[in-house]
Amino acid sequence: MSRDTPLAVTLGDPAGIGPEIALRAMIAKDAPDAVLFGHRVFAARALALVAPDYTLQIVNDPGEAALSDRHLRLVETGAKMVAPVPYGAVSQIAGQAAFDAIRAAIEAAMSGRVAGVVTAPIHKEALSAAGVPFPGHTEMLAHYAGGVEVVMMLANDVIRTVLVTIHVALRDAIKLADFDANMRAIRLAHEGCRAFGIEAPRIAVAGLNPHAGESGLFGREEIEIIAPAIAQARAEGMDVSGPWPGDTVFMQARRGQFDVVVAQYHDQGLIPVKYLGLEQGVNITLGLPFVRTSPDHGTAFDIAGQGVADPASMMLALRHAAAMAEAARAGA
Ligand SMILES: NC(=O)c1ccc[n+]([C@@H]2O[C@H](COP(=O)([O-])OP(=O)(O)OC[C@H]3O[C@@H](n4cnc5c(N)ncnc54)[C@H](O)[C@@H]3O)[C@@H](O)[C@H]2O)c1
Ligand SMILES: N[C@H](C(=O)O)[C@H](O)COP(=O)(O)O
Repeated sequence: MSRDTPLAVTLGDPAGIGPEIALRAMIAKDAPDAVLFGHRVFAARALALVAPDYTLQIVNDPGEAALSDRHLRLVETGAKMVAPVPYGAVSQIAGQAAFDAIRAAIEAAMSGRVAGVVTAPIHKEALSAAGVPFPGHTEMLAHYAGGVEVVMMLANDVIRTVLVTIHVALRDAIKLADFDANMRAIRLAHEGCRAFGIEAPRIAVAGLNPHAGESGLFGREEIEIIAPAIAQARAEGMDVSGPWPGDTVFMQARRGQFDVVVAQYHDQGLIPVKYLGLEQGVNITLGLPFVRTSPDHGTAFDIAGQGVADPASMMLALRHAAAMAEAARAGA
């Protein structure tokens, strides 16, 4: 892959804010070179909304040069004809269009035709309505990248968190946060932080129960599952501590005590990151054979199509992807 290989940006769910923030991020000053993947109709609708002075340039090969600095290259995905998709509503067509773009971008990344994939938000109910058997990007990416082990990291300038379990019912998360899942999250958090230039990452592992179980008074997962995983990781040479109470571990990380917090379930890890401001966070999939980032927010159906969505997190996702792709090239 050469220095000039562009990133792929997927349009996201066309009923949401994905297309408009994707385009805004791509045309922002000093934006990394990127090619859009998605349906022509939805790309054109977003262009008319946020960048009417730009023209779509349909390309077969993402490496094709843009005709001018007012052309946005689009790799067309999905069926030629689609029914209209209103903003702000779950639809099977929107879910299918979102899926088609992601699938094509993954293929392009796997064959080295793009330097990485930056995904605009999708709606999980729409994906499901389209019969897509994955709850989110992360699971889809892991599958089409060959069944590799991945974890979700969310990061801003203040804290990083890696999740042991993601898109499952809380009841199931408690069962799924087992020894192996903790080991996977700790190992990939370690490798991911090292790839970001942190030589010996200080990893904190959050407990599952209130006050990390209070020595078994409020649950035994810390004693029977999490502490043994921490001991194993330490034996493998990683700087890992815990289980820390989930209600204070992010405050400690914010003070600089840890480089990354491993959280047992989705909201334990994502509330602290998103609370600091959606515009500051980036979602990064660790463990893939290529770079993938995304904004830290969803489809925002309540404001879609109004042209008011903040593209800041999408812009950060693009910049992070470019920096990670460059670091991977330099280290290769
Ligand atoms: N990267 C992704 O694909 C991704 C990430 C998170 C959520 N989702 C999905 O998105 C859908 C909607 O999720 P939700 O409603 O829980 O969260 P959401 O992030 O879409 O919206 C939460 C609130 O934040 C606001 N908001 C979000 N992004 C904004 C932006 N860029 N500018 C201004 N305001 C913004 C919304 O208007 C809303 O009030 C769900 O299906 C969810 O699973 C997808
Ligand atoms: N859990 C993520 C969040 O709340 O920001 C979001 O659902 C996106 O997940 P994927 O990247 O797997 O689609």
